[in-house]
Amino acid sequence: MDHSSGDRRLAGVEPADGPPSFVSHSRELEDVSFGAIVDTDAESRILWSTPDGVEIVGRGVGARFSARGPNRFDQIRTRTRRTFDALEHTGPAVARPRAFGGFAFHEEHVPETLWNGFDAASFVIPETLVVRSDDGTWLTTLGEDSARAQERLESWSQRLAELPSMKPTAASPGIASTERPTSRADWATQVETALERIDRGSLRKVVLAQSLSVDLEHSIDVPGTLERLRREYPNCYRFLGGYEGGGTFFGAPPERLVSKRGNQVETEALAGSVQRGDSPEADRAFADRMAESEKVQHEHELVVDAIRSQLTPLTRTLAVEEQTIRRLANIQHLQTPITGVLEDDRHVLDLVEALHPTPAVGGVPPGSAFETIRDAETFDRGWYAAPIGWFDGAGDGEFAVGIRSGLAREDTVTLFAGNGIVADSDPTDEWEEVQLKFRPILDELR
Ligand SMILES: C=C(O[C@H]1C=CC=C(C(=O)O)[C@@H]1O)C(=O)O
Repeated sequence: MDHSSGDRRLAGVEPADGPPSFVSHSRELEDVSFGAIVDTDAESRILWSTPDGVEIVGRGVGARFSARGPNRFDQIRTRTRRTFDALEHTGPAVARPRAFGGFAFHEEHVPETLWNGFDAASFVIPETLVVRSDDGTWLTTLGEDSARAQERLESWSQRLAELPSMKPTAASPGIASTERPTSRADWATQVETALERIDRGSLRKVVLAQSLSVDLEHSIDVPGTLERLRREYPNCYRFLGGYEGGGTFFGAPPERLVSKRGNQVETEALAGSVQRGDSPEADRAFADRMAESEKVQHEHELVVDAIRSQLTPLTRTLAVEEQTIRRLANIQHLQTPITGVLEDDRHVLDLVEALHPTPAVGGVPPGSAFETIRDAETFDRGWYAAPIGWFDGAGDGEFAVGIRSGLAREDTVTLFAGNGIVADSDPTDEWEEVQLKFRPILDELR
């Protein structure tokens, strides 16, 4: 069976003798409202923002790539490489064209019902891109030739100059009702199933997840929701990806899967959770209890070990740094930063493929964890807990883990959250932790 869904480019048909050639032009801008640029679901749109302050928005499709099946990483790598090789960029490196997108959690994912439009791998090189970083704010447009790229640059410059530089903050959509496909009783059964497998020795850890379907009173403004999330969760990633009138997947994940710049690699283990306290002392007491818990340390160490063993063959040096507490507005996590220097020239997708899924969202051993997830969970993970990010023509890029996320489709948002189950996990405690992880987005919908 041919699993590849192929490449698509709105602007033209790929010539028989190779990928179409592209030209991109860039121009520095005064500040613009990023929310206003992606304020439409009538066209493909992306938003990507990092904890260190880089913000990127994109509109339209210069080129699109999608793939399914076990070779999905390789297919995306090979096809985008051909397109990037045929792309001539006139402008500074900060404004270079990049491919944005992500992967489904499971390689055999089929984009249907809720996840219609979200393939097992799907990336877009946007036709129009705006990047804001320490190097200024830059507009980049793509065209089949220089004249077309320049024409787009002029028309977008004019459009952006006419937009208000601050978009008024959107009101919350309000919650009409919520529906849980996983009841407390279902959850207890799922956790017990995992615990039996752990007891028998076939499984050491599995992350089990739930979805929560939220019917809204009014239409959601996803960029506006992300803007409000930025205020509460400034040190998280923020992303949005939506395809022409379909659903929009968005979130504010605290977890970096991997970033690669030249031969430098940065990743982290983020696993183990506890609530925030209502005073600094209470906060510290919760964090201490988490850090001193053998169960949580075991859950966390399994993630560190898996990352170490996946990256060791690819790196010349790999440093596992000191464990810290990652404090977010409503939850605290154990975090271990991990940095490395690559042995050979690699594409960031090589690293994404090696790491996904870490046991922070999958489990140990991976085969048995996948089987448990399939047996136990009652919803389609789709792109939840999977790699989401960007890469450029040199193979540099950055990916977050698509957690603390939701899928907006018409007047419903489906939220996703999970928790690591190890020996000694208690179904009630695990349920409470999952509810904490729904909160960031849920609170912004109220
Ligand atoms: C799987 C999720 O969180 C992961 C990241 C941090 C802490 C986790 C935990 O304590 O289980 C999870 O591994 C989620 O937010 O849906």
